[in-house]
Amino acid sequence: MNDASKPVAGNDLDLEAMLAAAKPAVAPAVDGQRCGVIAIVGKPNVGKSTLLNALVGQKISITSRKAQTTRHRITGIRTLHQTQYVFVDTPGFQTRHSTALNKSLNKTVMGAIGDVDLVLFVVEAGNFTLADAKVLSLLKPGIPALLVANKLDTVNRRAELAPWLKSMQERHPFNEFVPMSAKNKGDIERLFGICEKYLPEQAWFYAEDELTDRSEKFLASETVREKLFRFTGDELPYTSTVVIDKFDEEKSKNHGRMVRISATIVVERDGHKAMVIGDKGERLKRIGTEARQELEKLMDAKVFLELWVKVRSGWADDEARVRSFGYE
Ligand SMILES: Nc1nc2c(ncn2[C@@H]2O[C@H](COP(=O)(O)OP(=O)(O)OP(=O)(O)O)[C@@H](O)[C@H]2O)c(=O)[nH]1
Repeated sequence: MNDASKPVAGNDLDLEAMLAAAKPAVAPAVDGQRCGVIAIVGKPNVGKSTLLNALVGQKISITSRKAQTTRHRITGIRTLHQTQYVFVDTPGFQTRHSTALNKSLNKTVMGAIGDVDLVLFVVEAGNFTLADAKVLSLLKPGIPALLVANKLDTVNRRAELAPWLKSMQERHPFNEFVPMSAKNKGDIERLFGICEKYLPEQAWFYAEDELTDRSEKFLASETVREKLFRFTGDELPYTSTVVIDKFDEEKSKNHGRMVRISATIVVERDGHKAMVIGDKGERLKRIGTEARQELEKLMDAKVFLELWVKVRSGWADDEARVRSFGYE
């Protein structure tokens, strides 16, 4: 059980010593570029999107308290010194409902884990549930995996983490344990250092200043979706989605770059439509205003955003519709 190839963990494990041991790796040779793909996996709500955004240094993936906000495989890129880190974010592995939407989401998780250099398996520090176990069972043998024990800031009694880490070591041959908080800058820097040594020496895949391979159109739909969930709280089911109908760029004398976006919020029931629109259209207006302001910053352009709400009952159960909304 406790052979030498396994990470150091046990009852005598001192968390602070372990944190110190996980210091950034020695930088690679000056002439040697490194580049590799890192998958971030875990059940819904453990903090994958928060982690990705912190690693990339800019908001790429949307976050909210609602489980399964992330629906797409999102690539975030960060180039530091000689190393380029290409991150893929995956939707939380959904096991409770088995709709066409969930099947598509689960397929994305599988695709993301298959062909990567390193897996960050994210859990909440001190927790391990059946849902975590299901995601863990998807990890392919032979691909290095780090246990990211996130939300460390919420753990009051850190000493109790040692036996938990030991039990995690028995569940999977993790290469390293990284207890951390995705909201802590120092922890993020430390994580870069840890990841670096698992990436092969090879030429970068992307330009040094690229942050994502996602289009602005995609970022527009994600931004609207984030505001939608933020302003409807827990009332709106996660099956609601946003489709961009029009994305036109124009040059304007007064504003420089100008983008006209028309988007439809697709919900499943009339009651949800009323919820999104709100009293006298107030809520929809707020969603639109906040999304527009954020997109203007993100795209460095004047943005005109038009929002519609449509009811398409049962869309999440209909495979053809799921595909037509852009989920593979
Ligand atoms: N206290 C604390 N909260 C965190 C930390 N990381 C993430 N969170 C919070 O946890 C919640 C879920 O975070 P997300 O990043 O959306 O989680 P996710 O795993 O991407 O969720 P899905 O998209 O549903 O798969 C948010 O409210 C975050 O602010 C952390 O290190 N500490």
